[in-house]
Amino acid sequence: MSVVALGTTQPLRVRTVAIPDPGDLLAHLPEHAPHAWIRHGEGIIAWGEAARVNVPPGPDRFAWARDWLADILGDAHIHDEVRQPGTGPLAFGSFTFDPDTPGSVLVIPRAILARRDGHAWYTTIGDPTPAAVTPLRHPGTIRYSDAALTAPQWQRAVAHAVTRINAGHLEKVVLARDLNATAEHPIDVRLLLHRLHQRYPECYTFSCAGLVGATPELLIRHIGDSVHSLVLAGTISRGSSPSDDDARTAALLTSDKDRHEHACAVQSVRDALAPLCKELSPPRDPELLTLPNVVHFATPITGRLADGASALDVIAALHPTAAVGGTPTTTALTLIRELEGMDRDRYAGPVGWIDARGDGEWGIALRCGHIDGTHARLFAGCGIMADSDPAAELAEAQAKLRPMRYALEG
Ligand SMILES: C=C(O[C@H]1C=CC=C(C(=O)O)[C@@H]1O)C(=O)O
Repeated sequence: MSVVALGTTQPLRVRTVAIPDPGDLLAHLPEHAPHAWIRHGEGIIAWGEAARVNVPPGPDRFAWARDWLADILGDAHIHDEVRQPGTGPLAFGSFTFDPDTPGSVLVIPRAILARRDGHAWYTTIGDPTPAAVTPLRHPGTIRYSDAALTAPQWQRAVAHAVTRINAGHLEKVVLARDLNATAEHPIDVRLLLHRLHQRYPECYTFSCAGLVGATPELLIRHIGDSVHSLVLAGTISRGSSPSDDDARTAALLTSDKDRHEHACAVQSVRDALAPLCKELSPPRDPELLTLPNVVHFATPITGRLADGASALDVIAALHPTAAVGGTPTTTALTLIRELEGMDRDRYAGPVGWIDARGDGEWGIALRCGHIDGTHARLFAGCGIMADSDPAAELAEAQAKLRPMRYALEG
C-alpha cells in the first residue's frame, strides 16, 4: 500500500473541550500548514499533522479513504465534552478531480479550533506544540502567465466542444483553464484566507494541503442522516453599475442556455443522491446566488439517508457532478481530457472535512489555486452548451479567477 502516514503507530489521544468564543478564527492560524473551512465567520481551522495519507488513485479511492479513517480513528482514545458534528478527531481532505490522478490527501491535524451554532471548541490530538501566530506576510508583486492554454487556444477548445455538442455527442461539458501566478515573496496562505473570507463571506473559504480558495458550491453537508447540497451552474458576471447588474441578472433569468446548463447539474446530483436517500426534497425552480464577481443559478437539495453512509460514501456517489464534469458524465470526462490540455489536479475535486462519526462538510474546489512557495496555479471553468459563445465563456472564466487574483494582490 503506497501510504505515508505519520504518528499512526500509537492510538491517537484526542481531547475536545468547550471554550469561550475565540473571535476571528483565522486570526489564530500559524503560518505553517494552516487548514481552514469557514463561512460567515463559523467553521473550523486547524494546524499541525497527527497523521497524513496520500490516498492511492483509482475508482475506489473514497472507500479506501473511509476505511483508512475508520482504522485510525477507530483506535483513538477520545475524550469529547462537546459532542457536536466536527468535535473529536477529524480529517481535512482534498481529492483530485480525476480518479486516476495521484495527489488526493487526508490530514488529521494536531490542533482544531472551531465555532458553530453557539458552540466553540478546541480539540488536541496528541500534544501539539502551541501555535506561534506570526504577522501576515505580503507576497509583493504578482506576475501572471499562461499555463496549459493561451486565451485564444482555450476559446478554440470551447468552439470545438460546441461542435461536438451540436453533433449530438453530449449535452454539456465543463471546460476549465489554468493560470500561473508568480509572487515576489513566498505566499502566506493565511493572507489569502483572510482576504477571501472577508470579500466572499457567503462562500466556503478553505485551505487543505496547499489548495486554497473560496467556493460557493456545497457538494455535501452530512450531519447524522441528513444531507444537504447546493448545486450551482449557469452564471453571469456582475455588472459595472446597479442598472448594468439588473440587466445582466434579467438576461440570466431568461437564458435558456443557462437554465438548461443548471438543470443538467441538478439532475446529476438528484440521480446520485436518490439511491442513497429515503427522502429527497422535491424538484424546484433555481434561485439566484449573488457574489461580488458573479451571479449563479443555485438549487438547494436536501435528503435523508436510508442507511449509515458516511460523507465519503455520499461523495463517491456524487463526484463529479455535472457542475464540473458534464452530461453524460463519461463522454464529458473524455472530452475534458482531450480538450483542456492539462491535469486539473485537485481543482474541481471534493474538499472539506470529515469527523469520526462520518459527518462533514465538503465543497467542490472552485475559485481556488494550488500554492507552492512563490508560485500559485489558479483555475476556472465554465459549463459549455450547444449555443455557448467562446468569448463570453472566456469572460466568465476571467470573472471566476477574480477571487484568487484579489486574494493574491489585495
Ligand atoms: C467550474 C466552475 O464553476 C462551476 C460552478 C458554478 C457555475 C458554473 C458555470 O456556470 O459554468 C460551473 O459549472 C468554476 O468556477 O471553475
